[in-house]
Amino acid sequence: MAAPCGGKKCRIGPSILNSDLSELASECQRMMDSGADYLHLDVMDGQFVPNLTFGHPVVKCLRPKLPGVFFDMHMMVQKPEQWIQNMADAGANQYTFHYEATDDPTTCIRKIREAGMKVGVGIKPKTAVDVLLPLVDLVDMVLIMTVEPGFGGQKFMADMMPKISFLREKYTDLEIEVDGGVSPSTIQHCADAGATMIVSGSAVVNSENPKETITYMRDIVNQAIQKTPA
Ligand SMILES: O=C(CO)[C@H](O)[C@H](O)COP(=O)(O)O
Repeated sequence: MAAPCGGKKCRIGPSILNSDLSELASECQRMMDSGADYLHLDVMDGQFVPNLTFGHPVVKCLRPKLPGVFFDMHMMVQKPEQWIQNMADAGANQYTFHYEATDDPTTCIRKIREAGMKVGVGIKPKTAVDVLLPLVDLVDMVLIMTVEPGFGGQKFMADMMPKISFLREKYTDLEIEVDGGVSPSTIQHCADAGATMIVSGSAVVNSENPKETITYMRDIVNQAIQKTPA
């Protein structure tokens, strides 16, 4: 049984990484029309991860096409401090940086707040969850990666679930996001561990019925939340 989640509700944030990036705005809209709660936008710099996507100029173009949509920027970039103000100006709502990418996570958190965005901090699979403990009270969300960051469509690492359970036991109200290989066949692991924010890329984007896929995963997580003691 999952640990208590502070009465939270599950939110599903599709990752558009594996969608048709030449049609980015319409792919984002398709996800929202399919019932997504927010969008998880993957920014890659070719240094922190061996892949490139897009930066704040693209976010700035997306913003007016998707008014009111919550943009969770997954910043897979080295020195995440350098893009905070640009992303805020472009209309990002949350700036999720990687613990491994900065020498000074606390200052990074402060700068994100000062720029008016919510704060997320993530860890890669090989990083111990304990590093997050001094930061949890300073952030809005923690991200547990269940693949090595860089590419969509990878295999879900179920052995990351103890990191989520560990945090959930300690922090009832914490938003815990899970990202990488999350699909209808792996969602139960995330739900049982206590994740509340679910990133799913290829499983949703490539689904014949994305609305059904999103609803199915959200229901599984909400059922796990409801089963927990108040
Ligand atoms: O951060 C990511 C990769 O680094 C992506 O968000 C993630 O992998 C989503 O894609 P999929 O659900 O296909 O694994």
